Amino acid sequence: MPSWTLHTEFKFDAAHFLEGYEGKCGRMHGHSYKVHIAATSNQLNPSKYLDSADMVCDFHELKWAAKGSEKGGLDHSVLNEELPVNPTAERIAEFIHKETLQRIPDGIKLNVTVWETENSWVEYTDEDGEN
Ligand SMILES: Nc1nc2c(c(=O)[nH]1)N=C([C@H](O)[C@H](O)COP(=O)(O)OP(=O)(O)OP(=O)(O)O)CN2
Ligand SMILES: [Zn+2]
Repeated sequence: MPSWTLHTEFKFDAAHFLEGYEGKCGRMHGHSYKVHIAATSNQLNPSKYLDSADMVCDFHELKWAAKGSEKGGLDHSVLNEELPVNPTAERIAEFIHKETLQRIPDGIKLNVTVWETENSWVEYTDEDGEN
């Protein structure tokens, strides 16, 4: 069976604090987050701007979180106000995964990596998470 995997990276700047964290991360502070998304599919699809079935999905659909919060993204947001859970890197990756699945065609498997700092990152996937 054929398989295509798209890879894209983007950044966004955001503030957060970890609710209940007994240490400096419990205070409001900011990060320049880097995100890598891998999107794998066994078929190609049309998209908003391309009628023919020649893309896994549009790269732009994977990069929604890089937009400002006024446009539905996470850039220059306070993550505690955007996520329904404590905004750890783990939860941010899970949130981006879930939100991205809602923006792309069915049958695409996502792997989301979020760097909170240059040296600390998390990878998230969900075996049952294809839409
Ligand atoms: N598993 C997790 N651990 C921590 C998270 C997290 O999301 N998941 N988050 C934090 C804080 O948000 C903190 O800002 C992370 O920064 P840190 O790795 O401490 O980076 P620093 O640059 O501040 O590193 P120092 O070594 O402290 O200088 C904490 N843990
Ligand atoms: Zn932090």
